[in-house]
Amino acid sequence: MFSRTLNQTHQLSKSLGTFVAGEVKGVPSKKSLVARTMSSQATYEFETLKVTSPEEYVKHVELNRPKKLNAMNTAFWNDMIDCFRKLAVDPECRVVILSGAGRMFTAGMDYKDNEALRTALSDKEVSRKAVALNQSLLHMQTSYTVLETCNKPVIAAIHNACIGGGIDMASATDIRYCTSDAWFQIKEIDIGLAADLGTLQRFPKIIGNDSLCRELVYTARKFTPEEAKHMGFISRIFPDKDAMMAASIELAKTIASKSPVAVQGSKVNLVYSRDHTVQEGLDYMVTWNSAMLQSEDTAKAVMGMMAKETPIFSKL
Ligand SMILES: CCC/C=C/C=C/C(=O)SCCNC(=O)CCNC(=O)[C@H](O)C(C)(C)COP(=O)(O)OP(=O)(O)OC[C@H]1O[C@@H](n2cnc3c(N)ncnc32)[C@H](O)[C@@H]1OP(=O)(O)O
Repeated sequence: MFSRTLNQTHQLSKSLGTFVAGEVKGVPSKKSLVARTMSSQATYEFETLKVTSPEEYVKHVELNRPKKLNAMNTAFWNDMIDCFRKLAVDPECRVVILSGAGRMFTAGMDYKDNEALRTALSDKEVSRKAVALNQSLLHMQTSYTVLETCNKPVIAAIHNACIGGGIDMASATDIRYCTSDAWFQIKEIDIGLAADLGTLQRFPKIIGNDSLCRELVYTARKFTPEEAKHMGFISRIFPDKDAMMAASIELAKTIASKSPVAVQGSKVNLVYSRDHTVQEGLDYMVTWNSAMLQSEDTAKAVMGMMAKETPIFSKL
């Protein structure tokens, strides 16, 4: 497979031209890149989220209601959908870091400010309540599913509390880091409901331990960073938030330096394969790469490797 790729690369390199100073001819000119950058600059202004760009191609989305411990309120559900749908199509974004401002990552669903739920449950006939609740819950689920349908990898950087909706949300991200003072709680049982925003669907597949998952869901007991790491929910623990954010940015920079075609294709196929049989996943992969193996990124990556130079990939 590798030698076939090299042969194809050789053919491609002929048509693409010679490898010049770490770049390949055929890359859009500086002028056209500037034009594209100007036209693709998205605005990210939200009531409950703060969006910054700590590095090229890296976006940092901060849950930004620190006084309310980033509890998820009416505006939050809309903001998440708007924000991640923009990030999904923004060529300036290749990877996202998701963290919380202030004392804690998140205290979960806002008990006081959730307009759609309040209206849905207000005085009306029972089937009308059910329809309204159905719509609200679907909307809330979408607020986390956008983390998955956005093809750019999302790194959750979790400090202190990650409660209820926080677990739903983190379970829809790609990579999770946390601080040593983090604590986790699938809290919904304690407020008389079955978790309904993705924890029961995604969390068990992440940790791969059905017995432990049920224990945590049925008891709502808090679990520690060490336990979270041992079960595979968290990949790294840091002594404090600064160290975690620095490592998250380094990780994001590394991912952003890779071919966006390859990274985003990998995410799409990992998510697809999680939800399908091995054969269905393999079939989908073949279809995907029948298009994507023709990418200039494949030629650039292989040529860069052979020339011991770092390839620079065009915006996607
Ligand atoms: C049904 C629809 C689907 C959605 C499902 C989602 C479910 C869930 O998320 S279940 C989990 C819900 N969250 C909780 O039960 C946590 C509640 N909060 C706490 O237990 C404590 O606040 C906490 C242990 C996190 C921190 O305690 P601490 O003493 O350090 O701070 P507080 O003084 O309690 O809080 C500071 C201010 O934040 C406000 N706040 C905290 N959590 C919430 C919340 N969930 N909703 C709304 N507001 C919250 C708290 O009221 C304080 O504000 P203020 O009084 O204005 O100072």
